Amino acid sequence: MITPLLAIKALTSGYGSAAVLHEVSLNVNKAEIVAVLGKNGMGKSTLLKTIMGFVRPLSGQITFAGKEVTRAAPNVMARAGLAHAPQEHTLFQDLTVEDNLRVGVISDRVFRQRLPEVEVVFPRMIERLGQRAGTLSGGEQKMLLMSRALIAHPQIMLVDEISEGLQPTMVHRMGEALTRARDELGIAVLLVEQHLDFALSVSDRVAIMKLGEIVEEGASRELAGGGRLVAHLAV
Ligand SMILES: Nc1ncnc2c1ncn2[C@@H]1O[C@H](COP(=O)(O)OP(=O)(O)OP(=O)(O)O)[C@@H](O)[C@H]1O
Repeated sequence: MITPLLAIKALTSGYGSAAVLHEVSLNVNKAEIVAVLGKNGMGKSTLLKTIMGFVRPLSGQITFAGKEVTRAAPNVMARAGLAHAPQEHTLFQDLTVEDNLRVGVISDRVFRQRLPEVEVVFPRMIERLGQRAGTLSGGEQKMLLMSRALIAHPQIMLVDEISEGLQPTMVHRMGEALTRARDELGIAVLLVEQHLDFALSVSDRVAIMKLGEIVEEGASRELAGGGRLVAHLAV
């Protein structure tokens, strides 16, 4: 049996004593893209924030690369090889693309070493190094958020609703970028999404989250086209 890169077991988490996630179990393997689909407020962002250490779990276990990391702080998780591309806009709008990327690395040498990895996934970002982040389009800003996660040289990226608010051509490009990260750099991706078609087209496996629980999980290829997923996500 393959040991998963990220293993989440019976994770219960929330804010204060109020649980938002209830006994969530989910694995992500090396170089695999897993999508968690759910409507607004179902707990998707809370899942990523709990894995990354921003929200403390109430119970359950998180293992990464064979080590238990359940209550590790975000900086420890980042050093271990996890990178988070959050839904919130956390770019420095007045800084250039290059300076936003430099925030993610410890030295000029490491920046130069890792820039080619960003280029593999987002060649457009390299053309825009001198541009102020605030003047990029919405889609380009999301590319920069993901590039900042990539320059940390992660083993896994936790990606929060990257397709939100983007035009179909940009959504398609994001999908291509994620699969390049997987296929050419060997990076695993755990993405949370509301966009069913995008999630199915880009992921190897998909899980449906409803009110903080995983209610369905399977290979994206097998679940695509079935009406069950649509029913789960219906308003
Ligand atoms: N900092 C917080 N304090 C208290 N409750 C919170 C906090 N952040 C989120 N919640 C609550 O947790 C629940 C799940 O929110 P979460 O952001 O994880 O959902 P989501 O599935 O990512 O939805 P969305 O796509 O709308 O962000 C919601 O009821 C939300 O109000």
